[in-house]
Amino acid sequence: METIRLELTGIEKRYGMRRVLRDFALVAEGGEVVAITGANGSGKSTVVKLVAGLLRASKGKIALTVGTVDESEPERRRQLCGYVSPDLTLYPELTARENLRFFCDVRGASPEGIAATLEWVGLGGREDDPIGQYSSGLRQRVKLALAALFEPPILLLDEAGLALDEKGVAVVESLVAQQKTRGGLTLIATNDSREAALAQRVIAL
Ligand SMILES: Nc1ncnc2c1ncn2[C@@H]1O[C@H](COP(=O)(O)OP(=O)(O)OP(=O)(O)O)[C@@H](O)[C@H]1O
Repeated sequence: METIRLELTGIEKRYGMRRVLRDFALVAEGGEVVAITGANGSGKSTVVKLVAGLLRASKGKIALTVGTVDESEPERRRQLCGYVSPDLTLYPELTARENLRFFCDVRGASPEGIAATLEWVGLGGREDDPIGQYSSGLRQRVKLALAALFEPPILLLDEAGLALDEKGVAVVESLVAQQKTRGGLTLIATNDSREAALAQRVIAL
């Protein structure tokens, strides 16, 4: 993968009168795994959504370079981030396979790896059930499959271990390991010490 550099400087985020982040800064490069920890409501998900281009900062700058290309525009960052989050909504009336196919279409990504990826996250045999009928842990695995399928330059894991059993947690661990090996960047927002332990660096909010 091309070299990746993400830099957040002087970030402030306000929701109305509530200021969540103040002068937040972060520099991270491809191959790195960085965890963002902090109490409930401290702003972990907010940082992830800012990086993903899903929210705009009230102040400050987010710069992303991939190779020699400036990819700082929020629309570009949205394309370049794989996002696993409780706030990511899948289509309950579609099957796992159909959800993945849909998101591949939206991204212009190849649907080629869908079957293998669903197998890899442990959804073999359930891929053609509507995900509205899934348990929460199975639904979480669909989100992991989606992130794995895109092989994104930046992998954003917000509470990625949510509802997962031991095997599911192992999937998260291999997802992070693969991302690292590919030279991609990983940001983990979590309060789970096991997930934070996957990172080389922890930023406490
Ligand atoms: N859309 C929104 N409108 C208003 N306030 C918001 C919005 N999104 C988040 N907040 C507030 O911003 C603060 C930080 O929220 P955020 O979800 O980033 O925290 P977090 O650290 O991820 O929390 P948790 O550990 O509970 O997931 C909270 O006080 C939350 O209520």
